[in-house]
Amino acid sequence: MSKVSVIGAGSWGTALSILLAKKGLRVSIWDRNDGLLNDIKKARENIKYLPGVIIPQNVEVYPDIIECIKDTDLIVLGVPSHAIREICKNIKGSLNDGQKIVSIAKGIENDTYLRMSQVIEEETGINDVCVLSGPSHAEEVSRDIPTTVVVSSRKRTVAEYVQDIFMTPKFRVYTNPDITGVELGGAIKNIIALAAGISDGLGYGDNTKAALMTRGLAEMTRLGVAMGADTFTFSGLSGIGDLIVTCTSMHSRNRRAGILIGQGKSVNEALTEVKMVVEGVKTTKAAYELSKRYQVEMPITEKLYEVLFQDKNPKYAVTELMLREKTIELHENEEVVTREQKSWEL
Ligand SMILES: NC(=O)c1ccc[n+]([C@@H]2O[C@H](COP(=O)([O-])OP(=O)(O)OC[C@H]3O[C@@H](n4cnc5c(N)ncnc54)[C@H](O)[C@@H]3O)[C@@H](O)[C@H]2O)c1
Ligand SMILES: O=P(O)(O)OC[C@H](O)CO
Repeated sequence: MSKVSVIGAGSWGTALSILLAKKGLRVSIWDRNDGLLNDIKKARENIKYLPGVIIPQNVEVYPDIIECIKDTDLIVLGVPSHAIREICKNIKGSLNDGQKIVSIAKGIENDTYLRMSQVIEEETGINDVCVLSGPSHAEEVSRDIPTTVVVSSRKRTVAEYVQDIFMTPKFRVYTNPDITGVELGGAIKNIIALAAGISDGLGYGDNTKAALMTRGLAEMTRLGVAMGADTFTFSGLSGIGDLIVTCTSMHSRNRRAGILIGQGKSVNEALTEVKMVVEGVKTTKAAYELSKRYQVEMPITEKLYEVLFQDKNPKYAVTELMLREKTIELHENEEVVTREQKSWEL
């Protein structure tokens, strides 16, 4: 039976520890916050991040990260993306031969623009890192609510190994070889979820949100394809699937932060109020800069960047989006444009 270590006892790390422990796996968990570990050990509950959910006895807490990963088959990295590099630096000298790593963080490293699997590979030298992504709020997974996700790795055997480890009757895991697309979808949907939350906070309706989600998917796909991803991945769980859940769920930290900003709070006030990690803020900066580098049109991302980092009034941002130069719907796809031009009645 595999032994799994989980690095980061936030909402998602804890929810997946519970899932694995309920399957009968031995799970070791570490966090930099000793208070969280004490709560898990003594109360069998993560009171800060996942209150009300019992944590099985076979989740063992480790205040020492090296002891936590020792003799485990799989390491799940559950810290926010800005902390992944630092964690890898700490553990790289203590990895066992054959130990696998799965990243569950959804972000792009600011400054380097690397995806999380690339950061992990760069730091540890492991070349078959796996990622797990898809529409999966910790609050629901930890309560056995049916959920589907996707795992990806350069190596099919590793993706299938991780698929087997996580699969349960309530947690269905698909594989997808397009690691670039899976990671970019998971990261960029947070930008659109922030925008969807802002729209809700401004009092706009379902029409506006549907527009943001649809045009947001176009932006995500455009940048992803320019960076080497497969278009079809964005129609899957880690693309549109995660976009839907994050833009519509009250569990979403990104959407909740957006609602507060739309209601007039500053970005810092919104982040303080949400308390948990809101990955979309840093990802907006990275994606905005990437859109310039790859010369990809990302108007929603650009307006959100101006709201978050240049103090633009969110209402003006929406007006500016609505007043952009008129165009045809699928203008980015040359094949579709040619077909459309032929199909108009003259
Ligand atoms: N919460 C979810 O439902 C969910 C689902 C899928 C993916 N994710 C992704 O998982 C990652 C973690 O999110 P979360 O919701 O569990 O976050 P969280 O805010 O609930 O918890 C973050 C955890 O990371 C730790 N941490 C923060 N900064 C750190 C640092 N610099 N070094 C070491 N540890 C640090 C904190 O102590 C805390 O335990 C994010 O990338 C998020 O997008 C979350
Ligand atoms: O709560 P959010 O907005 O960080 O989203 C969490 C997950 O990515 C949803 O799949």
